[in-house]
Amino acid sequence: MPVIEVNGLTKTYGDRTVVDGVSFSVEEGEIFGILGPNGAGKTTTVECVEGLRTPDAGTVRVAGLDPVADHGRVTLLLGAQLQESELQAKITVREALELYSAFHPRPADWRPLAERLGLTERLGTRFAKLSGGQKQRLFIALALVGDPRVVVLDELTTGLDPRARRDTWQLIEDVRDSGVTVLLVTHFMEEAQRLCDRIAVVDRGRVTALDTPAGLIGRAAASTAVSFTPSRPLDDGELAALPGVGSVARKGGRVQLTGTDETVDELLSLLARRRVVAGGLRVVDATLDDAFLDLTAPTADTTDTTDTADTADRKEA
Ligand SMILES: Nc1ncnc2c1ncn2[C@@H]1O[C@H](COP(=O)(O)OP(=O)(O)OP(=O)(O)O)[C@@H](O)[C@H]1O
Repeated sequence: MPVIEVNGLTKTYGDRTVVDGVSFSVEEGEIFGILGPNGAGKTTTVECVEGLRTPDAGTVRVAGLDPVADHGRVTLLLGAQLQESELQAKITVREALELYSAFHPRPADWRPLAERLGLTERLGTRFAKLSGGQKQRLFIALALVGDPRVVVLDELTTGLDPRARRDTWQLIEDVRDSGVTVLLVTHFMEEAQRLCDRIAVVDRGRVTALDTPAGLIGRAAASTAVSFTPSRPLDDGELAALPGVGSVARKGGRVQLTGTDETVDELLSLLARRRVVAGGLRVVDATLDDAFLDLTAPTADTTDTTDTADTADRKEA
């Protein structure tokens, strides 16, 4: 049975539908990513999974429970790191970890967690005195301190320096290896590619693709780009007729062509048959960035809207 099941989830603010029939399910032990441009509805979706927002239509289940109706039970098995969190300015790191541990019947030992997140030196520091990255790491620790079955991380590495980001990725992999299911909202392609078993690409409130990172890259309109300077004239028509070819262009005497792995194979045999030497041959694989751009609309909705009364249904974290 999937740990998280979202079916036809719809959420409207005023007359704007920001989540529009989103469906996905997350299997036990998976790192499942939600990737999409600003304003795509990612946070709203995960807040419905956390029971912080009430869906207008559709169903959400976490371990078979309704996150709104069974909020108390869901909070015991789901740890959440929210995108914009605050704590009392004067609370110390140690006090926050102890306080959050006390909310749970069987908390994890927070000391090794604090150690892994590089917070041991900061246990006596007040929240207001922490740097952005330290606050972020504290929130990750607080999401994990209840020893949850599922953890929801919303932009967990935003604001972290490259080393802290890599350490955090390792931590998330360790968390998954210990059996915890991870639902991850991210903007970072590298993060999604490195961590996620599967990714739902969300654009304008809808899931536009759901696949493994490799599967998404394979869907990019042209998964490979090739460029070279031919030693003798080559007919563009012949290049355009290669199987799987996406585009053919010329720039400063160089041929630039996009296509699939098969296009590259066939191009190489064509060049051999025509006895053409491909000077400065470069073959570049598509990345998750290319797939992302193919799978999302060119102009993402970044419009800021005034908060509606709906904010009232966002419970205190
Ligand atoms: N309480 C609210 N009242 C009105 N509109 C809202 C409210 N919360 C979010 N929105 C709007 O809903 C849309 C989706 O927001 P959401 O935060 O879910 O997107 P997102 O994909 O997480 O974006 P980002 O990547 O920028 O965090 C945005 O246009 C946002 O302005």
